[in-house]
Amino acid sequence: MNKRPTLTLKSPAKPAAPKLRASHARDLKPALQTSFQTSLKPDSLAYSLIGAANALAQVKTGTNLPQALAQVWAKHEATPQARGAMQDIAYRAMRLLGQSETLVSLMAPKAPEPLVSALLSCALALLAAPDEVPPYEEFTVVDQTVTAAESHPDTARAKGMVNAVLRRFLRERRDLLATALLQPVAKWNYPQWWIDAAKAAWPQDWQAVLSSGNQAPPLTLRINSRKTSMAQYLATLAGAGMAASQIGPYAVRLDKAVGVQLIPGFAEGVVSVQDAGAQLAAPLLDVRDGMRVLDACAAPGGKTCHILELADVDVTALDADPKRLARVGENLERLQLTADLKAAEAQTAGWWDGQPFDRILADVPCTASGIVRRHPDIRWLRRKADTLQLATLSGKILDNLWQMLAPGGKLLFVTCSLWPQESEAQAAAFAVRNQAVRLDAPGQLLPAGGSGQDHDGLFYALFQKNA
Ligand SMILES: C[S@@+](CC[C@H](N)C(=O)[O-])C[C@H]1O[C@@H](n2cnc3c(N)ncnc32)[C@H](O)[C@@H]1O
Repeated sequence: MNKRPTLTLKSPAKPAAPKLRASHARDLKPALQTSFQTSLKPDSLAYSLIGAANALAQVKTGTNLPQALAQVWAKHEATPQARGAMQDIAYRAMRLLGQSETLVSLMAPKAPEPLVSALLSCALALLAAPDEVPPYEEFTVVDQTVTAAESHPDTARAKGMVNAVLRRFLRERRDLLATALLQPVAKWNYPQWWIDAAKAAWPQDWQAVLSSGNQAPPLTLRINSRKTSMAQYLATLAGAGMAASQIGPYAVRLDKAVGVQLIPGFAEGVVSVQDAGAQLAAPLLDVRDGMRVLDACAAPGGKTCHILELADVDVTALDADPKRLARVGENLERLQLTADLKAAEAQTAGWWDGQPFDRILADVPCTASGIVRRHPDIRWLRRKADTLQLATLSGKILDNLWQMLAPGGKLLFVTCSLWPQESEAQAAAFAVRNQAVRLDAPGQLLPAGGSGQDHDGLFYALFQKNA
């Protein structure tokens, strides 16, 4: 007879004292000291490095990079030049964060404090910059990073370590990089879950998709067809000595990015800044004069304005975030266009007057995984579970908006996601739930950069309601 296994319970031994990891003290540290007064010169690289590192450290605690930079700029009353330098360093650091953090883990004796880690990541991003001409001399970067470390209460004690790590990187760069790049997170500069998700979704294209998200984005303009033509505007740019090429019916890509104040006709509403892929939305909606159109997740209003440039329509622009909605107002004003702005959630109906819409644009909230070249912080801010959470919300938004569509009307579903759960799977399930007729639309556009095509990763599905 088989003996049944028995479970013997030992009397519990006195638990050994848990081993503390080397960096345990970090949990006990007070929050980042952002209000310190620096004696660094505002035009020095050290000043820009400590500012960028501050922003980076805030991203690591969940703040998005534009907001983190804005806070740093406001606290230190940074000059426009220092703002530009901090922004450049912080964006570079985000694009190389996986590599830099892996390098630090190979060189530092213990996990550095958050601001020290961020400062090292900023410096390593400059030292390992992929540019043909490095942005700064190596010696200057090391010297200024040590000066920056010295200047801040949270990093001063680590000054010697910062110096040692950066000098070692310069001495042993080849071997250190070869070892670091064996780690996928260091090679691709995305969290592991993101790399796995890209492989699963796009088995043939995942490497190209990840690489394109690490490129600096182009500056693409949308010409306002109410005010100019493509030929006219290209001539204006040529006259201003700005090299550019047409990459879509309304899309012009500048060879060299400039601030908006230097773009001919921007202030007068002749052009707007908008990715070429995002410029497909308004033409796909097929708007005609007199229609009632709802832009359900409108801010900052790129697509709202394009719709109004194409036809004389009555647009309701809705957004859940009143602050972001204010930006729709600013953009409309610059372009001398009007829409009815409403701050409300698109999965609710309290704001609706009951009059059906002929066209609905549902550019729903999503993980934004398709626009990481513009927002390199997104990959470090998102969690794997966000995809399901956002897909659940956008499913509710789509079902609610469908009730507001007139018979024969069209609804355009858009995401800037690369994940099928938020895009194709959502579109397919929506069509079944609502017996929606699916019309021709591009579906998933993977991000592309090159001479002919240049756009973010977007998804388009177009539906029609039976008349
Ligand atoms: C992808 S962005 C829209 C971009 C915009 N269509 C454009 O082209 O400029 C998504 C927008 O949805 C808004 N949003 C998030 N949740 C929402 C909700 N429940 N209802 C309405 N808008 C929402 C966000 O504030 C954000 O502005």
